[in-house]
Amino acid sequence: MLRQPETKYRPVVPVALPDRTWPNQVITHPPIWLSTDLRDGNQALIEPMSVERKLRIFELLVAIGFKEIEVAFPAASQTDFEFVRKLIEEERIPEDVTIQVLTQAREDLIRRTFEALQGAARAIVHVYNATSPLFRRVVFQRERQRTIELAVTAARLMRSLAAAHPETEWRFQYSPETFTATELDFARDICNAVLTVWQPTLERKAIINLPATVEVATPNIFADQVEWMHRHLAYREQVVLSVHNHNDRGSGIGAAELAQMAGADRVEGCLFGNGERTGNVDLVTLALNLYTQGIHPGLDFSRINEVARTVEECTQLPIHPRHPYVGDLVFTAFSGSHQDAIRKGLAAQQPGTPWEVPYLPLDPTDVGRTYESVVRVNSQSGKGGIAFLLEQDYQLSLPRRLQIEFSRVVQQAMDEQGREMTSADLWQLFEQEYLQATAPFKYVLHHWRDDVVQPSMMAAVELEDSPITIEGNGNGPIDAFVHALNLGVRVHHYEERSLSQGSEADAIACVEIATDWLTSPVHGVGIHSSIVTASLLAVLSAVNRGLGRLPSEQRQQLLAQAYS
Ligand SMILES: CC(=O)SCCNC(=O)CCNC(=O)[C@H](O)C(C)(C)COP(=O)(O)OP(=O)(O)OC[C@H]1O[C@@H](n2cnc3c(N)ncnc32)[C@H](O)[C@@H]1OP(=O)(O)O
Ligand SMILES: CC(C)C(=O)C(=O)O
Repeated sequence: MLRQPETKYRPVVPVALPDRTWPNQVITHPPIWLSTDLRDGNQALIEPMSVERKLRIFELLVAIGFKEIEVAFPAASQTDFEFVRKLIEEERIPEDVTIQVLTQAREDLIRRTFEALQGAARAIVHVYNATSPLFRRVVFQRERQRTIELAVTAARLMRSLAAAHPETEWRFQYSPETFTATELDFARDICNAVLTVWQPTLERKAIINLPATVEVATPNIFADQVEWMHRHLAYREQVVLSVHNHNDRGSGIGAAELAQMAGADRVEGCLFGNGERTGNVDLVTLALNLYTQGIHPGLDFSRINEVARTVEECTQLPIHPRHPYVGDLVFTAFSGSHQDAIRKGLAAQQPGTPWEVPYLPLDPTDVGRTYESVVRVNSQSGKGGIAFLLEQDYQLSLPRRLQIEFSRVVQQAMDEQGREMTSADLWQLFEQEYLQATAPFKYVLHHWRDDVVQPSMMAAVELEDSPITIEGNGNGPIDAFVHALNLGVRVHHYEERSLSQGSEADAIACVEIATDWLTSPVHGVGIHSSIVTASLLAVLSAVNRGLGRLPSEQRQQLLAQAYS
């Protein structure tokens, strides 16, 4: 990179529009949408789409709800020409959908374009020529007047070819390509000259499309340019003012949104931002940005994943996992505090009330995504995420302090393995840590008697593989059992729940115990169809885990004292 980039690059000159009004506007309704997936999107592919692929995208766009679809540059290739013919001849265009096609302002290409459209019920013919000083000088070698003549000649030809085919309901669109780099007074003059030829009416409006062919400035400058044109265009009432943003600086979305505030009625773009270079503006993001403001965009992305997979297959371009609203990871939180807040937010969210879930601007289910992917656990995660996955997939709702303890176990495993943990991995680790903590004590059977003055517990257990029988009294089975164990165990906390799925057993018991020989409390878990058995298993799980923390000598001494 240069140390002094100013020697090579010039800043964009801001528009003199001190009385600009767009900053005070609020978008209250969707624009007219024009999908150019089959034209600008297609021309930017490594391998342009075949007729079959184009047809799949066309049908997808119709199903989503697009009413204006730019389907081809028919004079560019036989595939594009044939595709337009196929749509018309096979009557594949629904009555409420209008196809649009693009042509350069060249006589042969315009004639071929009209040929492609013969027999169409409705069509928008879109003509363009670049208007910026650089293009006038370098590409066309035409000064201002001759550039206007090029556009006007094309506009006249379009008018006469359309007149020769009154069976089609024609609409015309003009784009001063490279608009963002064009002097505004010249952009106005050339658009007005074209409009004068077309003589638009309220019934048959013309479309003036202002392209950010290359995005060269911040979105506010584009908005100023659009507002300036909105104020200075002739026939404004009879014109649909359209914008066509590219994303070279990464601000295509913002620019298209500000442009609507500045007077644009229509937005051209592609699904997921396909298109030349960095892409056209992403219509899915624009639409869902509106939706999350409570405005229905008129486009249906209820099954966004299906849309994404079809687009990926047809364009052969992958969608980034962090792409707004659709990426595989956009409804996923890995980090602990995010997971915790999402879990609490989802639990607090009441049906029919405004959506208020932290970190999730959109309810994933509205676009056909599930909560499954919302929380994923890796080394950045905390207890909230772990608890969320176990609750969601195993109906395992753990007491808070057990969550904290288990999250340390998970963290340690994660540090060792260095990879993401699925809910199945977590369940396996949970089983291993708590349910398979069966040494030195292993439960065999028990007999609980509470029909006597002093209720009693007799239990058969294996201690280091040797069967022993223990007995104790207490005011409940757990109390009696810990007395029988004779290890000075105090039960700090006990919880039992029923488990409906994810396990063959139907009751889970969780205990937290403390003893004089442990420096901190320890948890245990038991699962069994009998709640009493589950609770005894939980106590043994906690005791075994606690004993596991001791040096073996101390452990042996303790057991010898208790069972000598
Ligand atoms: C910003 C955009 O996305 S605009 C759309 C761009 N899309 C495409 O270009 C995809 C389809 N294009 C094509 O297949 C081809 O370019 C064709 C078939 C249209 C034309 O091909 P060719 O006749 O070989 O011309 P080529 O593409 O090289 O275009 C250059 C010529 O067209 C002229 N030209 C370019 N754009 C325009 C225009 N909008 N109006 C009039 N003339 C134009 C140039 O001045 C140049 O003329 P010259 O040969 O006299 O110097
Ligand atoms: C033809 C025009 C609208 C275009 O694609 C562009 O300028 O990017």
